[in-house]
Amino acid sequence: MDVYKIRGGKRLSGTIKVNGAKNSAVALIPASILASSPVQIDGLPEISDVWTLKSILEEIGGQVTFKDGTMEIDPSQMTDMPLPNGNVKKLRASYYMMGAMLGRFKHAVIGMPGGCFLGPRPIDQHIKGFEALGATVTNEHGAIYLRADELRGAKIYLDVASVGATINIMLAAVRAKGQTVIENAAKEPEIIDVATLLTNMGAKIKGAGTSVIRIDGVDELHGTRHTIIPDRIEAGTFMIMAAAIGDGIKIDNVIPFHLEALIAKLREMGVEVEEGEESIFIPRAESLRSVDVKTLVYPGFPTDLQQPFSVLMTQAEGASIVTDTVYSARFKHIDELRRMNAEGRVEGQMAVLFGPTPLNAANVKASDLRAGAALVIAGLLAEGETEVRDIYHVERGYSNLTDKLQGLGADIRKETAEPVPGMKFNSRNG
Ligand SMILES: CC(=O)N[C@H]1[C@@H](OP(=O)(O)OP(=O)(O)OC[C@H]2O[C@@H](n3ccc(=O)[nH]c3=O)[C@H](O)[C@@H]2O)O[C@H](CO)[C@@H](O)[C@@H]1O
Ligand SMILES: C=C(OP(=O)(O)O)C(=O)O
Repeated sequence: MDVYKIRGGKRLSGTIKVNGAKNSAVALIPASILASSPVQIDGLPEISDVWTLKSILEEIGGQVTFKDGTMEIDPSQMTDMPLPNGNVKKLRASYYMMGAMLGRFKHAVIGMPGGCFLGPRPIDQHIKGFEALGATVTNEHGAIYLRADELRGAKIYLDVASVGATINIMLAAVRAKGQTVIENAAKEPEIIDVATLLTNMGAKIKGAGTSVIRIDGVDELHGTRHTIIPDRIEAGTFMIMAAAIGDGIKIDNVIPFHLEALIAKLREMGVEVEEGEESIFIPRAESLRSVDVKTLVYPGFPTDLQQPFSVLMTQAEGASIVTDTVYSARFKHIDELRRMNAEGRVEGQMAVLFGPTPLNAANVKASDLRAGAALVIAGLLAEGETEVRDIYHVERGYSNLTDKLQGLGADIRKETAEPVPGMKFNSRNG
């Protein structure tokens, strides 16, 4: 079982480059199923979620190569092979196989998705959308069966502005007869990225990035070449790290506009943020003021940055409150931070943190992807050697993390550790 060993307490400086966005990648790859000829996607991150999706496409007959961030997918021989178990359980975004396969084959069997456990993560809005398009959807022994004689455009109001449901409905609706209107659609940049790929494949989509998306179905979609957007969550993680322990860090391959909420909060804390066209520079921050943060759907403060940001709160003067309105149980990292001397407590969907508190090295465990990222930042701050376990969560979303951080002068390495007696490792299905 791999772990990160981090010797913290050392200021970091230099330039760090952000990869393509995980949450785009995991939708763009399934979207290729809808094409009749090869699709090439450039700039993909080499993360485990991407490798898993490559295997899933191969399971259904796709010819896929992935090298140096470029994936070439020939979907012409794909079939509607059922996927009730196996790889689909390893990541959340396998739910996009539902929309994409329904769009192409009018039939799909997909096991319930995995991904980080952050509280209940139902997919009722995805199913409501598929049903509105004319599909019959049943849950049999933990696998979702979808079938339609024909998909017909429909008006679909989402009860929650769900990223996954918005993209999934879009994937099916591009091949439906007539017009689909998604109301209360999510507005995340990754949705625009997927709509751009689909449009270049021949789809007719208007309004992606706003709360009303209109899709006119077409009979066929063709291959294309697409470059993915930068990962705003990876960029945000590095910005938080720069504010916590940086001595001048430049983050390259960023769209600053995608990070407005984080930039505003960092400035409120007293951190200088210098925005370039495609980069952000954060000089050394001397003292931090406490702030309160509430996570919201885009363009609000992203829930995926809440956990890394809470580490910064331990370094700010006074009490900071972070409220996660998106997930009911995204605070498992707080207990681990407390092992490292952080002062704070969780009250329902809210955590209160007090600072500034020097963090101590400890053996800690990543309960999920961003909890792992938070613990890496905490490890970089703490004096002594921190060991972060269950890092397979982190590798779902961050590529070459140790190399990138070493490039800034961090003392971090990946090692294979012996299991600690009495310490239970999670299954890889998280
Ligand atoms: C692969 C991917 O892109 N993952 C991101 C995506 O997850 P994901 O697409 O799963 O997140 P959603 O936007 O769907 O979920 C947001 C909220 O809506 C609820 N909900 C969602 C769907 C549904 O049918 N019913 C329902 O009640 C969820 O439980 C959650 O409380 O957006 C989240 C919110 O920005 C991010 O944390 C994840 O990193
Ligand atoms: C929650 C996340 O991912 P997923 O939806 O893939 O579990 C995340 O990226 O922080």
